[in-house]
Amino acid sequence: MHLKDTQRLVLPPTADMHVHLRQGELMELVVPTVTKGGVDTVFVMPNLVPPLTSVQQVLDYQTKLRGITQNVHFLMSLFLHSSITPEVIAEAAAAGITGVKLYPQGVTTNSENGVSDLESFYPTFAAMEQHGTVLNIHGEVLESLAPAGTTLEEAFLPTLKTLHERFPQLRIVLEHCTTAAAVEAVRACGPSVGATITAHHLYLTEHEACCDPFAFCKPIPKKPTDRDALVKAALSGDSKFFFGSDSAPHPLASKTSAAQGKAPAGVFTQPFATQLVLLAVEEAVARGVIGEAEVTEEKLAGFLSANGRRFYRLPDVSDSKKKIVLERKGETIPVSVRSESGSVEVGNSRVGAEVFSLGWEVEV
Ligand SMILES: O=C1C[C@@H](C(=O)O)NC(=O)N1
Repeated sequence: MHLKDTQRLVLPPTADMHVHLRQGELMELVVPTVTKGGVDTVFVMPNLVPPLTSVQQVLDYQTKLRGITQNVHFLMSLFLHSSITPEVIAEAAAAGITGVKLYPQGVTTNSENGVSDLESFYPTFAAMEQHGTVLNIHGEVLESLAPAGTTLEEAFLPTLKTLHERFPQLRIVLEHCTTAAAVEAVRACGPSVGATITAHHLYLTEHEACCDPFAFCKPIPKKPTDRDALVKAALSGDSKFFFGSDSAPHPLASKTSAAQGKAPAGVFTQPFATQLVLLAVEEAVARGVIGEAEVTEEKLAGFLSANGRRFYRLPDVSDSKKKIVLERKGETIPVSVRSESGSVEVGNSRVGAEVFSLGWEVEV
């Protein structure tokens, strides 16, 4: 497909398998942006304040999200914590909770209550394997634990292998993978292991992430060769790789007023989630990373929609009448998204970039 010259594209709704929808006013602002980015299904992260460590907390949060929109399917997760026993996993599975998110302690936003001793959770992982609960992993080690010259993600990959070998039927998602090594590690595992790839890791590198607070996130974007390996994995047709934006809104003021290097980690891409993936693919073609012929509607729909749904055992929507329509109308990404009262504002990624305009269509 000549994506660059394509004026109109019709795709199945995107499934975004890694989102941060936050709480309070920020949640009210962000949730309506999900469908603007072409998404009808999300996997919701539990790193709230306090983290979601009980089934009731997760269900109450889901009720709040559903109160804001009925047009999005919210898949929910628990925050892995010492209180998540095998009994809680049984309760969570019965309540329809999809996954449990493992944050190594201290690696990212609101992860102070995360995991420091992985083996102590083995009985919990065994219960998850039995109940079909997904383990979602933030795959990084603490800076102090990474050998010199190794990225925090690469230093985590042996742990992924160990967990997979020990629990071969446990479905594991290596979230927001950022390196060529992570892509290879996921490929080397059996079909129970998959990985999400964000939109922003398809276009950012360490060069931007070091110095622009709006490009600063965890895991930190890496080298151009890593970025290009992610684009290739996303467009490879391999169903292990699927879209998870890790869209992570923070109040604009916290990004701009913080001292350099101290801004909270997170890139906000939700309102342009699908559009930003398409833009990154178009740019990768222009760089010669992938050929025009490798970009097909089937592969785009696989990465953006079908692969994630298959991994999470959701219905196949490729023949559904609900579609997203992308058209080139000269739309550009605005500086921010703001609440009506102006009290909450979140800065967009790639301000000023020209993107497809997105609408929803029920095709007959
Ligand atoms: O893992 C994460 C968490 C997220 C957040 O802000 O919650 N921001 C990030 O950049 N990475």
